[in-house]
Amino acid sequence: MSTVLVLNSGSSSLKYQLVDPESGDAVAGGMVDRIGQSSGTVKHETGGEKVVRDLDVPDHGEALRVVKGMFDEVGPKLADADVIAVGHRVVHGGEIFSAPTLVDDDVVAGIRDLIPLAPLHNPANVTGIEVARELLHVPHVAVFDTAFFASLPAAASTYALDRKIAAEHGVRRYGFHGTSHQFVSTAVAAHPAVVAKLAAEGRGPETLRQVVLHLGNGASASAVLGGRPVDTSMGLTPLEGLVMGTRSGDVDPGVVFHLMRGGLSGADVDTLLNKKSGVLGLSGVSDMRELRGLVAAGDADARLARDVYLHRLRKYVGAYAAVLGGIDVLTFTAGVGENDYTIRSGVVRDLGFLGLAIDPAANEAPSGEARVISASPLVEPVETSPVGTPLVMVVPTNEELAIARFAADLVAAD
Ligand SMILES: Nc1ncnc2c1ncn2[C@@H]1O[C@H](COP(=O)(O)OP(=O)(O)O)[C@@H](O)[C@H]1O
Ligand SMILES: CC(=O)OP(=O)(O)O
Ligand SMILES: [Mg+2]
Repeated sequence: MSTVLVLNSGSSSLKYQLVDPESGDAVAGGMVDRIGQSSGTVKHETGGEKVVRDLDVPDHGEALRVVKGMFDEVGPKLADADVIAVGHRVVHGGEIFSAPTLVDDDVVAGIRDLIPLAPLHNPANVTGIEVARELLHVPHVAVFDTAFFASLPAAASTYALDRKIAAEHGVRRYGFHGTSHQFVSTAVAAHPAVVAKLAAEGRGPETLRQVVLHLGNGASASAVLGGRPVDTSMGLTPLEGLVMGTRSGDVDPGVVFHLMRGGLSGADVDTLLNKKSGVLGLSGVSDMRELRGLVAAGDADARLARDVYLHRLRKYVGAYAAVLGGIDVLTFTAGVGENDYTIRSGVVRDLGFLGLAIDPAANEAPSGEARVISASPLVEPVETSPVGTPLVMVVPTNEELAIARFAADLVAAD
């Protein structure tokens, strides 16, 4: 069995998984948390065994050494795991990288050059790649969050700014979570219920209109037509669009200048919008499970946070229905999308005019599988409904598996 080690370096965490790209099984995995803070932890899991340790991890280089140590000590030993490649999640590929790329010194330099576009994410990605190349002498592959959206139509990727200044500074909509949006929209298109729907309507897969909602700590929406992205909610950076755990999503750009005139520095506003806003800013908690608890306990701030979160989501679904000329499948994925049925029903409520409706029993049944949760057609037969009868689905994302497969394919083709 060959494996790929997948590394996902966040601003203060390092998630990793050792994946068999053929079967899709995760052989081992874990996370180093609170990197650069005084009380870090490492969690390592393999074959049902879970080891958790507290330790100080000053930077991402040290985090990788800790991970290598966990494999050596707890297993499986990387030397015995037939690791054919290391796959790195890289958040920003700018306009240079639009596909998974075999890493060499020039590629590392290219990712470093993009730091001004992704100051929160790319520095950790560069360190992760540099240290991993020292520790593991196998091909390294960079898989970019932006790659799937590199082909967005110009009308969707262009901000209405002075063209020269925008071009000079690389200002455009790049889009993020692309590996997830691609993985999930591909799985949706292959799902038997979707294949049957298109067949019943006498349509080809190139006409399939999907909206995918990736709702994790970071959250983004995409509109996908026939497998190609036509719009997405994140922009130049992963700050635009939906309300997130700690990020504001869309705000009037005038807010930035207003706050700066009021005495906040540029760095203060950056921190405010990225780290102190969103669900956290409104309610005091960023985790959706905690928010749900507060709402149930009658907390008014939490209730408003939830209303703002859902309102924004409904707006994006409506906007993307307009972009696509209707919706065939609305899909929920990532931590919140896969697990929180109250968020799913909250989004779909009031979207009956698009033909969207949820079956409560299907929605509330716990499952880790890709599944349909929509109610039976509101209008029958399907042909008489002006926008068809869309499906609502839950599809677990698996960015690690997607990255492992990209890396294995690239190594095999080399
Ligand atoms: N059972 C659950 N019910 C509600 N929310 C959940 C559940 N499990 C995870 N979440 C939420 O998912 C979010 C994290 O999603 P995830 O996709 O893991 O994020 P990321 O990859 O961006 O760190 C958190 O807000 C967490 O509260
Ligand atoms: C790009 C991005 O927002 O990633 P994450 O959701 O992992 O923070
Ligand atoms: Mg994620």
